[in-house]
Amino acid sequence: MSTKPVIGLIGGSGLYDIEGLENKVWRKVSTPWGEPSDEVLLGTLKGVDCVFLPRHGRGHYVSPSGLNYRANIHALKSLGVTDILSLSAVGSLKEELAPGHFVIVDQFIDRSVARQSSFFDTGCVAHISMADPVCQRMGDKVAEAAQDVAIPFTRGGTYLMMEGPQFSTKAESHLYRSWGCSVIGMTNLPEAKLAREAEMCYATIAMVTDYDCWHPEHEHVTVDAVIKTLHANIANARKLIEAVIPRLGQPRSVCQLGCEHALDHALMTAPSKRDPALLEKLQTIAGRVL
Ligand SMILES: CSC[C@H]1O[C@H](OP(=O)(O)O)[C@H](O)[C@@H]1O
Ligand SMILES: Nc1ncnc2[nH]cnc12
Repeated sequence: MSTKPVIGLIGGSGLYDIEGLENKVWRKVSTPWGEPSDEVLLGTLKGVDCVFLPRHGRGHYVSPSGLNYRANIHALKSLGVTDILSLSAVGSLKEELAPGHFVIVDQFIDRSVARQSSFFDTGCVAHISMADPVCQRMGDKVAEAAQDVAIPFTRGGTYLMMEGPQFSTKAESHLYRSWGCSVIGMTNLPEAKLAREAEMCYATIAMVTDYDCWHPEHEHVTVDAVIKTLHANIANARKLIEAVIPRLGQPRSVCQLGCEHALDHALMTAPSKRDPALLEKLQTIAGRVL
């Protein structure tokens, strides 16, 4: 059976609107997990239904640790989103990933300490696989599109997920380099986990803005430095979005990588031990298997 995908776009630092969307309308969405970062922007791009959410809200007022990741992902799921594309500013942990370079991330390491990154809890316990945390099918489409619009990119790389909001110390930055990480940011892993629990495909486009603080020949990262590179990155992100949406929006069968069946063997709690109040909250996310 083939379905028509609905594309969710989560815009990070510097990306608060999608100008090219047609029939745009901002809509408030409520969720059982609280309020999302902002209203969502509904519209179509080249005939493909899209839902855009500015991760930090318009005006960038929600901090990485203060983000309600569950509400954000629930809001997209409740609007029928099947594929989420995240666009994020990141620091580079490798010489060859210079500011302006895009990385189609394929792994994460979690150094965050204070994120609510599961819909499940006592009363309905579930364990999903995060071995392959992003959707490679989406990654393929992003890579094709990036090639088409001539954006310098690398396929694959590990995103070090830090807590923040302060940037890293030099010792931390060198440690993450010694672990082989490619880029560093403060937001994407909770989204990848929650999207997987919600059985949605998810991919990250990490847009390098700086060399963090490890590089002897570059200034240590500051917001000022990030913003300087951000403008060029956002212009490229807009080109990439226009090129990738028609590819992602093609009718397709269920994702062969299993993203859309992640809950098939995940639930542990016996039906008689499940908490009715939690089950109610989980209907939109996990109703398929409850
Ligand atoms: C403005 S620099 C730090 C900030 O930028 C990144 O945000 P996002 O992932 O939403 O683009 C990073 O994760 C930090 O939140
Ligand atoms: N160096 C860095 N560390 C964490 N998040 C970032 N976002 C952009 N640059 C960053």
